[in-house]
Amino acid sequence: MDLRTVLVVGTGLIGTSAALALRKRGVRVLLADQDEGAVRLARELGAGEEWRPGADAERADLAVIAVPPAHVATELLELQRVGAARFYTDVASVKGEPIHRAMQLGCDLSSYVASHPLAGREKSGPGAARDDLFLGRPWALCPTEEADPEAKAAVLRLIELCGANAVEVSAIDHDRAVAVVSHAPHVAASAVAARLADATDVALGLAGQGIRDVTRIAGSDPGLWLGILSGNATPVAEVLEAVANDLADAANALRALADGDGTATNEITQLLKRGVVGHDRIPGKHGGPASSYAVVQVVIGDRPGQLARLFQACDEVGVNVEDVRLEHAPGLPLGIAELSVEPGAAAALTQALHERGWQVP
Ligand SMILES: NC(=O)C1=CN([C@@H]2O[C@H](COP(=O)(O)OP(=O)(O)OC[C@H]3O[C@@H](n4cnc5c(N)ncnc54)[C@H](O)[C@@H]3O)[C@@H](O)[C@H]2O)C=CC1
Ligand SMILES: O=C(O)C(=O)Cc1ccc(O)cc1
Repeated sequence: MDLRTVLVVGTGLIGTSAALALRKRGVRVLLADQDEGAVRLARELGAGEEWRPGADAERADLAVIAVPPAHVATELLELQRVGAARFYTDVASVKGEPIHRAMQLGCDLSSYVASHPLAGREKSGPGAARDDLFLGRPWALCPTEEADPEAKAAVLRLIELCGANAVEVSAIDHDRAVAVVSHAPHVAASAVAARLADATDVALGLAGQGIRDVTRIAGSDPGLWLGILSGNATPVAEVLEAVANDLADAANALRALADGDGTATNEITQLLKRGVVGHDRIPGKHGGPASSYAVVQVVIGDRPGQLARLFQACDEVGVNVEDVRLEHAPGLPLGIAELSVEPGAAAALTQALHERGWQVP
């Protein structure tokens, strides 16, 4: 199905990212938001033109509703009332509640297929948008029985144009799944980050990459997340209860260890090992099987252009860098770049970088 014109309602992080990706593929994009400033910024970023309901005679092929979960159904109703598009989708992080609300409000369910890109950032608003945000990421779609196959085809085309991988799933399965892989982890990250609110300056000065990794998503907009968690409350509570049990068991075992009960190490080891198993099950890039890369560490000076030079060197040697992580040495004008590469390429890369004068510890 061809998408010539797409209307994006809600030009924040997700709406503007989708709009930028569509513009790159030559799709005409119309932009709307209750916040005029958000539309203006999205337009200035090249995400499309402002939607002028009534004045735009042309009906969009698809409307993408990218507003907080609690507002999806009312927006859908209003857009359908004015006949804004042939087909409709939303991108909210929960699916059961918006679909249920749309039914209650009497929305037309034949032209609507709910969806959810599993990609985002801890920043909100159009200024944080990226045209490559969805590249290689899963994008769930949850057609109801009433959905017109053409509506589903339109949403599949949107997902394809954004470079994401479509995953069809029922709304109930989706909500249970994202409780495990997104919503409960978000609350856990917030709980860990909350420990830092009154941590000493000494503790914060010793913060390394681990705490940054574990808490990155805790920097997200609390208002948006309250809406997401409220919309998926029971599944998220179930996962959090299981996590809380593991944490309580670990704390009890450590207390016992401190009191001289050496057998308590078993309990802790079991949790750490279960953690390794769970971590290794996370699929690799593009939804492929989990893959273990070798990590090559390179010392880089904190000067402009260093990373570009390093990537250039990798390119010359013909080694594909699968991932990169930067570790800054506190108080020093240098850092460590950790390059993840195929295990077979690590030794040759290390030697080639040495020969080119890089410090590879
Ligand atoms: N933040 C993330 O990483 C992800 C968010 N989502 C979902 O995408 C949706 C949008 O989230 P973000 O783009 O992150 O939020 P955002 O805060 O960056 O943007 C939301 C935009 O919606 C506008 N808005 C709110 N109510 C509106 C209404 N009734 N009509 C028109 N515009 C309205 C706001 O003015 C704002 O510009 C949410 O449903 C969220 O659950 C999905 C995947 C990832
Ligand atoms: O920041 C990240 O890495 C995320 O994974 C963000 C995210 C937030 C909400 C979603 O519904 C999906 C993805």
